[in-house]
Amino acid sequence: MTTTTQPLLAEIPGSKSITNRALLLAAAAEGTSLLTRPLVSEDTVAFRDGLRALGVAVTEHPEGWRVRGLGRGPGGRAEVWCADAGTAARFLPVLAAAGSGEFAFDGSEQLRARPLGPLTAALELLGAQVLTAEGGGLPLRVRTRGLRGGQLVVDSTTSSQYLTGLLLAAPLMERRLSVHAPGLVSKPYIDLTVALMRTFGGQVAVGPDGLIQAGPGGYRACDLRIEPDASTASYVFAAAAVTGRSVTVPGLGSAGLQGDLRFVEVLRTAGAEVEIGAEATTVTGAGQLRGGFEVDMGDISDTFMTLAAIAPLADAPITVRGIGHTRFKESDRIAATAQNLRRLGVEVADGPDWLTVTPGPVRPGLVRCHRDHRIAMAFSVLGLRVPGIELDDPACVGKTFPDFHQEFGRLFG
Ligand SMILES: O=C(O)C1=C[C@@H](OP(=O)(O)O)[C@@H](O)[C@H](O)C1
Ligand SMILES: C=C(OP(=O)(O)O)C(=O)O
Repeated sequence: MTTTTQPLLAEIPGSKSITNRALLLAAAAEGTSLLTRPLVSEDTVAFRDGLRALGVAVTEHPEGWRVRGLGRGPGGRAEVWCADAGTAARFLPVLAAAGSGEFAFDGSEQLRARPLGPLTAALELLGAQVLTAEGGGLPLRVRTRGLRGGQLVVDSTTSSQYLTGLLLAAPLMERRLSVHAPGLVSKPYIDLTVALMRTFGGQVAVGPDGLIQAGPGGYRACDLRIEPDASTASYVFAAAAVTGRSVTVPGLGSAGLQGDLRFVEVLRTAGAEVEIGAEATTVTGAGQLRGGFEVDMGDISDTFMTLAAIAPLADAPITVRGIGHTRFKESDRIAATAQNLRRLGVEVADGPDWLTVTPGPVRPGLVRCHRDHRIAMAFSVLGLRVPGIELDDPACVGKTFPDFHQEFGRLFG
């Protein structure tokens, strides 16, 4: 099935994780920053508008978003709507707490159900007053006169985002922050946080024992070009793997900052040909997807559904491990993936933090998205090979890739 034609060039929008970190860093910095090629999607618009509510001027221009930094935390009173964005709920309250005033945060039902406890406990230890809903999540109210810094232990078994939120705001605290994060999941996102803090002039050091020390000293404004989103790119790379086509994503390569590009290594294990250049990555599908392996995707868990959804097309079972924390995302992703595959006639076994997919015939059917953009995009890849797969909520892709269906149709339609 492998073709010798030119690779398809995929247009992948900017990274959500870089856009939202850069927005916050620029907001905290002294001076004006220009963010070029930001992701414009529900998650980043919620984050940008959250910053505006906190008093930060973010203006839109043809060349990107310009952010006038406060040079400190926000002040006064504000109400912030986080929509479905985990990053907004976990990063913005810390920025606010590093300022002075009273700030309220809320989000969708889906976001209200996601955990926040380790973050709010940390904010209280740092000197803020925090009021949460019963159960410890959103809605949340923060009353503050700044954060002290000092030593913290942050349970990071359900998400790395609490640690990122605390680190991003550390240069605004009175003293240096030293954090241990036992059980840390999604570690490449912490590497990303540290790299971007340094880009904006923030002081941060990572010890061999995992202790991270950051701040004080603030941030400096910076112009930054946002890379394409590596998690989003997983769908077009997987599509190449199962259609025998060749797909290149320009702007995404070994020079980049995102851990999720490692998904192409998993596709290589599954038999695809992979070329990672400094500034572009190409995946070319072989005739048959190869199974018969187990892979720990704990570090790159946003992409496990991309693999699980195409696994029925492999020649032997595929097991994904290390993904227990994905039960606390937009959906319980292990359950949602397993249920959908079973509805399509596929044999799946699953446990607390793993899932095994056994290849076999896939029948047409309706995929329940659970308002989870990644369920919608992952099963769209399977739909390239199995006619009659439909999504109950195609629009939920707007969280990170509003034009997903158009771009997927242009490339593979
Ligand atoms: O920090 C970030 O930008 C993210 C961290 C990861 O979350 P967890 O740390 O909750 O796994 C990832 O799944 C999410 O899409 C983005
Ligand atoms: C988990 C995700 O998002 P967040 O936690 O940022 O809401 C995601 O985009 O897959």
